[in-house]
Amino acid sequence: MDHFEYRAGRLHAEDVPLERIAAEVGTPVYVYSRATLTRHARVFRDALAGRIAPHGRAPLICYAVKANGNQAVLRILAAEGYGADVVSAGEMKRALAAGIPAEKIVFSGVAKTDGEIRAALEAGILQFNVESDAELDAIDRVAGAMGQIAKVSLRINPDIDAGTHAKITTGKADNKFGIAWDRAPDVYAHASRLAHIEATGIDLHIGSQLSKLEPFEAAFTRTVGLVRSLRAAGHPIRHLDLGGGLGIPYDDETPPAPEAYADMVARVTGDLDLQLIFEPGRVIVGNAGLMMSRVVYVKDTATRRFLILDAGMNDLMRPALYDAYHEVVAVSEPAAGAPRTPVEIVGPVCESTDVFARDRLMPPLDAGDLVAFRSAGAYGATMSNTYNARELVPEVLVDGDRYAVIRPRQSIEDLIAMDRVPDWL
Ligand SMILES: Cc1ncc(COP(=O)(O)O)c(C=O)c1O
Ligand SMILES: N[C@@H](CCCC[NH3+])C(=O)O
Repeated sequence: MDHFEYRAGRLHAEDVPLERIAAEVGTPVYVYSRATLTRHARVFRDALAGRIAPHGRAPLICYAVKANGNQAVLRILAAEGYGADVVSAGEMKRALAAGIPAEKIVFSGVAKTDGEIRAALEAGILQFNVESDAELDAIDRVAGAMGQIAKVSLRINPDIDAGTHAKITTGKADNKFGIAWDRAPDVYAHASRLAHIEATGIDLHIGSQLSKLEPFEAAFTRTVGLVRSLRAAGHPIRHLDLGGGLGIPYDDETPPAPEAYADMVARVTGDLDLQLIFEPGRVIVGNAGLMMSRVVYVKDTATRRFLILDAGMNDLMRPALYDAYHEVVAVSEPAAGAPRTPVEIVGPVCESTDVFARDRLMPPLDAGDLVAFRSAGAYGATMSNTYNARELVPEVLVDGDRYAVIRPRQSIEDLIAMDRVPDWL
């Protein structure tokens, strides 16, 4: 459920008609609903707390900042008690700036540099999720030079097919992520001998936009077995980080509800006395946002009709990158029974992959009409860029009948000013 609905024939974000935002802020623009975001954050948190806390320690939810790292979004989640999963010093700075305490931050990613490790140790984060032997040694070395002990979890790769798009799966043996399953005991033993490392847990993340529970269950079951055997070998495992990945309905998929996910987690982790950590991104913020765009031209060719928008693949990359589906709706509600005809919805970017949808059945739309891409709150604005010297798309947060621009459109003049022409040119 979200808070984007038609009222009197006009699509609203909460109580604000989208046309108003288009007129005042311009298009393309991302629009988020505070009520939807808060609702999703609470549903996920309460589903876990209700099922897991009674059996063990309260879970920690570290929101994956990469899904949407706007300060306003992070502040809302910080107020709901969320921590952060970060994959760069930049994301860590974003999380800290939004008031997420360092002791609720986990640092994932395969290429943490010495500088990033140092910054995270200075900040005092909860743990590094370590993805390789070389990284473990680097963290030991940097922590040693700083006279500190670094807390780490080993990210293991359970070699489970997440059943999601090949480009967003992470838990198969041939993905770059994590430490190979059968090497985990040796690497853990190695970690426990390093002077500046305190190995406190195990971590995994098998992929994104999972629409079934089974791959999670298979991976978690394997990992719980590993936790038991590591404990039997004398390693005090205190954290189990189960990653993110729970999907949302974009098209006709029906991903499990957070309650069903939490039931499964409670069943699989059973009586293990440890703190569970979760790293959800999309399920928290995906349906809390849409991207609005205006039709610039309608172009008919011999074989098809193109709806050419003012938004391009640089503003919303998912369709071009993964053939991802986003529902596209007219901002003015089409008349009941309006004919729907197949169109190709494209952007202005000079790339043949700048296509949002092919053969999409759409109601009649003309130049100047507004359309909205639903479920664009996750991996939308964060993946946007300025290719073709396009202004960076702005973001707006709606709260009841008010709204605020939470990231202004970045002007081309600003971008030009960032370039430096050497004086020898
Ligand atoms: C390590 C890690 N944690 C969490 C996430 C968040 O995933 P999702 O947005 O699918 O919940 C990702 C992205 O897939 C990730 O790479
Ligand atoms: N960015 C992706 C998924 C990858 C998530 C990060 N590991 C998406 O839009 O669906």
